[in-house]
Amino acid sequence: DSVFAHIAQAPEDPILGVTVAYNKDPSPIKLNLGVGAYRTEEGKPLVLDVVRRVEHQLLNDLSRNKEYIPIVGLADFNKLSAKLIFGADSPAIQENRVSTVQGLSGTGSLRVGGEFLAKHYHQRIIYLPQPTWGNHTKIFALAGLTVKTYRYYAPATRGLDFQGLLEDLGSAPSGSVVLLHACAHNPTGVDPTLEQWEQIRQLIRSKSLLPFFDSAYQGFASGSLDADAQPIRLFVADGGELLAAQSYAKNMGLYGERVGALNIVSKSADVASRVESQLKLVIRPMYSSPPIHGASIVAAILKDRDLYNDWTIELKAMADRIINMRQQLFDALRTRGDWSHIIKQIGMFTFTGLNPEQVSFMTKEYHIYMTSDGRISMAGLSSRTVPHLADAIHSAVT
Ligand SMILES: Cc1ncc(COP(=O)(O)O)c(CN[C@@H](CCC(=O)O)C(=O)O)c1O
Repeated sequence: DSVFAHIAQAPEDPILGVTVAYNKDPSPIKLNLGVGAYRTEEGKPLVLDVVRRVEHQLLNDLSRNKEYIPIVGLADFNKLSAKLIFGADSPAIQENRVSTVQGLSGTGSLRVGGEFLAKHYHQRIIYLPQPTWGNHTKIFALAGLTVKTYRYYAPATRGLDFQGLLEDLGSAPSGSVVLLHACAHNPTGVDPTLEQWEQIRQLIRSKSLLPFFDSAYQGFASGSLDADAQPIRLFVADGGELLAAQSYAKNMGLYGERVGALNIVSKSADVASRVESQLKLVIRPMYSSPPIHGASIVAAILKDRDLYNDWTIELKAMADRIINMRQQLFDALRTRGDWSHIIKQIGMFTFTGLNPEQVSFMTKEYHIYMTSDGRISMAGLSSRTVPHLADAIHSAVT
């Protein structure tokens, strides 16, 4: 019999498995609020107009070929990606202290960062917020780091457990890596205020902790690319070191193209160039080099002022639609208890506070699909489906 006969059936992924279940449901009123992927008012995936225009140009450019790109990715993509997150006037960029490698979207960039730290950083403990994106734990554990958590979400207030966060990071072993969601925290939608970020920065620097930012939603939280990057820029401005993973899945709608970057800010240009040389040794045996197409689209948009402006307009429209869905859902639930967290939270997700039993009730009785932790992707909603969700939530909690 098979040499793999002993292999057990693996469970579906807690997030991506929701879509698998949704696809199997024949109900005409089914609603997928699971995966964090933008949908239009008509409930359809969106390819940005600026992306379509650039893609058309690229495909018509007969001088382009499909040769391997470097291990570190497209040079102009890397430069422009660092500029997008750190700002054109970033001191770290001016002083050549940023090592950037193109990654397989956010996930791949986080994994390369994790493997790099496991190989070259003295402290192999990484602190993840509690709760965090489910894949974080697996990415860093498989990279060889010891995963711990720091308090982040306060169920009682459905807001930030700031004291708990400060206590846990305050008692972390010196040098520990701290994973920070740059903006639009997944799954809670709860972000620190800029004042709280400053306190977090002071604590992290005073204990020589190493910040590792995960920026998967830049521009999606507030609608402004620069506003959403303020926390990261606060840290870079103090001259300290950090890692920052970027994803273009959501803010440029390039989900399946797998476009992202890993940036490491070091204390000197000399260190940065040695860091980049070692990043190549992590990437080469993992996937050798990243894909050319998506990164070419991003580079073409970021390097052209008009295309960049067109992108910011479409990005703000996506963020605004999500904010509008928050308001509509809040209005539909206003007379049915305190749901103010729906309009206080920010980004793609609302952390409703519904428990797994209530979630499965909503799936069974209303064909509404969401992750069992009570997270809903606001982008999956439309004005037409808000009443259906509001009714389902109301029935689930009464
Ligand atoms: C905080 C965070 N980091 C990284 C990623 C990775 O995204 P990439 O596609 O690799 O760039 C996600 C996507 N999380 C979404 C999308 C589905 C998933 O991958 O889980 C989510 O949580 O629904 C994320 O929420």
